[in-house]
Amino acid sequence: MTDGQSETIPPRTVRVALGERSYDILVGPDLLAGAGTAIAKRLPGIRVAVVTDENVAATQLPSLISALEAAGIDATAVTVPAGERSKRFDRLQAVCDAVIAARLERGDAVVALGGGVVGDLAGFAAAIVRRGMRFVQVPTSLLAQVDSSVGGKTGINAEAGKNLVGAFHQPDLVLADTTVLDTLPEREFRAGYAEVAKYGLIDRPDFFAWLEANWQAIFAGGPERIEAIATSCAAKADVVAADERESGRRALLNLGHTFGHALEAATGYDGARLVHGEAVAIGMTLAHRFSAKMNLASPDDADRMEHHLRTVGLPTRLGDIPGTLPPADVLMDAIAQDKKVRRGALTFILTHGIGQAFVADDVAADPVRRFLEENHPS
Ligand SMILES: NC(=O)c1ccc[n+]([C@@H]2O[C@H](COP(=O)([O-])OP(=O)(O)OC[C@H]3O[C@@H](n4cnc5c(N)ncnc54)[C@H](O)[C@@H]3O)[C@@H](O)[C@H]2O)c1
Ligand SMILES: O=C(O)C(=O)C[C@@H](O)[C@H](O)[C@H](O)COP(=O)(O)O
Ligand SMILES: [Zn+2]
Repeated sequence: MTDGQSETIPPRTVRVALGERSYDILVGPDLLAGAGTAIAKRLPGIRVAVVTDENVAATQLPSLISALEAAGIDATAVTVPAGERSKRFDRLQAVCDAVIAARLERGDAVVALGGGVVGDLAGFAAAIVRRGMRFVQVPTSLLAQVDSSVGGKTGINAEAGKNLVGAFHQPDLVLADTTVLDTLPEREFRAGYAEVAKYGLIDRPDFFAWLEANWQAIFAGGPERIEAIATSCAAKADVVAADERESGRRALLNLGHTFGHALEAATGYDGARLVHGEAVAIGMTLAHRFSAKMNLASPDDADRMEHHLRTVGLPTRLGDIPGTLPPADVLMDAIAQDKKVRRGALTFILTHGIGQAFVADDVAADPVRRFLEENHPS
């Protein structure tokens, strides 16, 4: 603070380098107030539909609408119920119908204001209405700021599995306003932290060690929070720029997800029992334990990462999920629907240790089934 005026912290900019589809991710406090100007600068003359959920509509939507109006951008709001179960066909249809009813053109934009659910749903609508509209992500959960708003994966769930229907559709801009995280429930912040830790576990061991030392400051909202978000975005931007459509290295971002997605499907996408970040925390721990069991990594690394995730309050075991889990065979059915399956063979992201994840093609199903049976709570 100087002379009674509040200090303005300039946003950090992370570029996602994808040729003509390149875009910036802006990370910093109080970005919502300038969102209209930032959007108008990149997409002059557009009209928008702001897709959000009922929680975010109550806390953040009025600020965004005011900012858009101040920049002369005509905006229609579309609100869906909060939670994973909004990633389904009838909600997608409602969003598409609302965008069409507002007579938005192909050159206009869908703006996703919310967590990963809103981002994935609204992004898919932007990908398919008029065969592809402009798209802006305004992520409001930690998970969305560090992961789902970046990289262009959009989609909805099927009963048989997560994100089984979707499209790659990159945003034109990502505005990650770190101030909006002040209204995010603690459980959701923790869940998002699992995806932050993921980047360290994949290939940034120094970042993982930094997280072990700084997680409390990140949770408390100090400058370390912005640092963690910007580092996560930079890590994801690197991978996406190298392999936009997941023909190789991008699969590393799926660490913990083969198990995690199966658990989300097996619990009926019931957020009261399990949200995505929690499923990823359990899935990453299982991936480390399975790697140790296959003699690919030391069990000490699995102990270390599990200790950290438990310290921040995340679940790490199948038995941590409330209610009854279906048997291992049913979990294996969901795993068989994973999008990384090639000619029937399973692909897992396994590890040689902290920061040494790798893509393991052709993983035999039987050892995975036995491992799930051994770790099953019943
Ligand atoms: N496309 C990708 O690359 C990608 C990456 C990771 C995850 N995902 C997807 O993202 C989804 C999970 O995202 P999520 O964890 O953000 O869940 P979410 O979108 O359900 O948001 C979590 C909860 O927090 C609330 N919320 C969000 N921001 C808030 C705020 N600022 N204040 C108050 N409440 C707020 C929401 O209403 C919701 O209840 C999953 O569907 C997952 O599959 C996609
Ligand atoms: O961006 C990616 O690539 C990821 O894998 C990020 C994941 O955190 C995210 O949950 C993603 O939606 C999973 O993708 P999917 O292709 O397995 O559905
Ligand atoms: Zn994820």
